[in-house]
Amino acid sequence: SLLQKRRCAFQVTNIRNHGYSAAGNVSGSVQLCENTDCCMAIYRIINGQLEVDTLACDRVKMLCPHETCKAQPPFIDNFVTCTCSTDLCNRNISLSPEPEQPPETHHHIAVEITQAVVVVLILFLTVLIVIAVKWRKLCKEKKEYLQSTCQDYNIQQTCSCQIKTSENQITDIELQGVLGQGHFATVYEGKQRGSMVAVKVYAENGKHQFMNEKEVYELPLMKHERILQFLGTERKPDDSSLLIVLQYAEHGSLHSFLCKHASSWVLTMRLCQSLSEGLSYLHSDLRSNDVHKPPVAHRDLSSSNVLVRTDGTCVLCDFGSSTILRSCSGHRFWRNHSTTITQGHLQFCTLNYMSPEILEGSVNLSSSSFLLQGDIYALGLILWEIWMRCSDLFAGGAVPEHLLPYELELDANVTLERLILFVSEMDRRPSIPGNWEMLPQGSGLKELLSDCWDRDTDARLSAPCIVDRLMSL
Ligand SMILES: Nc1ncnc2c1ncn2[C@@H]1O[C@H](COP(=O)(O)OP(=O)(O)OP(=O)(O)O)[C@@H](O)[C@H]1O
Repeated sequence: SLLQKRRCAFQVTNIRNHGYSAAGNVSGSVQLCENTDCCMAIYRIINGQLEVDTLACDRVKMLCPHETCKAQPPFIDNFVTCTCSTDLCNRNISLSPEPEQPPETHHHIAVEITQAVVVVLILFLTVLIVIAVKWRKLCKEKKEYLQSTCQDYNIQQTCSCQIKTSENQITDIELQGVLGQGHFATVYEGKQRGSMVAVKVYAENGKHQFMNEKEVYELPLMKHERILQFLGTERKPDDSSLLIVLQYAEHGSLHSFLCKHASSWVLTMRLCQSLSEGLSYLHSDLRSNDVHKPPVAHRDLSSSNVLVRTDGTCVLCDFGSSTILRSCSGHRFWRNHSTTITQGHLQFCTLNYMSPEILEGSVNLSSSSFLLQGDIYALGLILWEIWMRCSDLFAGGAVPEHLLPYELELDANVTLERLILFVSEMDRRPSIPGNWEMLPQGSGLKELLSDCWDRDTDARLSAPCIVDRLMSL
């Protein structure tokens, strides 16, 4: 049984470790272990040399994995310990020089990977910074370019933020009778908090017209006593159709007013003057502080698209076909779905008011002024319509019933072909009553009309000029 017991070297130098002698019988420098197969050794490193502190049977461990005594750092207070499982194995101790470390190659790979990641990160950040700098530069250049060459672009942006459409709750508006019916909308009379309003409800096919009209009404500085007042836009809750809420014009359209009323010279001139002022304002290019109202061409001016208020003045309405003339680098330009002149466009505008160049399709598309000149032609025809209902211009005779331009010559339902033949090819215009020659203002009226509807677009008057001429009349 003695042979079966583990033999360990025994040496105790430290008085505190004398308890190890109880771990088995000691005979000289050998101990036969009682309860363990493990020997243990405690060495001290003194001046780089290993010196025995304690050699004995292990008191704690029953089994130990290593056959020989191998000690590994970290060493605590220069004490080195080991356990081993063969006879007298604790006599020699070997030190592992380094703590267990990952193999060299692994370490290198790890370092290389870290370096690569750092390099990639630096590259990535550099690219990001370069892109950010370039982007900033590009944005700055673009902004400067737009500011220098296309002022309207900027203004449009700021203006659109400044303008806030007044919110109308359709539930607040009580819709009443129909005021008028156009190609794209039905206009209803409405009551909102006790006041009369007009509500223009767009048909399915009128979305473009709605957008266009809203854009024009929402332009800066569009509030003017000669332009129908815009009160807001809404969607009908039941069928979500688009609608615009407008000031109510008590006398309805100029067309229906002229059908019902013949007027004195003074009242007639009030209609003419206010109408021309409205167009002059619409055509104006205005800048006030940092807001800009570009010129707007109405493009569907007719006596049905002019309304009459109780004070006998006119306001312009129906901007569904209008074009906003923006300026860029000194050149006027327009972008509008309805700017192109097509048969479709002619179909929806009142044919009678179409200028010869528009009827022929011979407009100069490189210039935007033809759109304004087209309005002047139509204004001339409306002035003729108004004067044809002036009792003072027919003194001593009967005032003719209201007539649309060319109605007498070409019937009420004038066709495009007959109009082109009459207006364009024959260069004829509505006839001016012979008796006007005798009137003091007669020649002025005649001259004004022919300067509005001249075949040569450049010979036509501008709207402010018409206002001045009317004043002198
Ligand atoms: N604010 C208003 N107050 C009174 N009547 C109005 C008002 N707005 C429009 N109307 C009446 O409704 C008619 C049609 O209006 P408007 O011209 O705006 O509609 P539209 O569908 O755009 O017509 P168009 O076929 O000319 O494009 C006018 O001719 C006028 O008789």
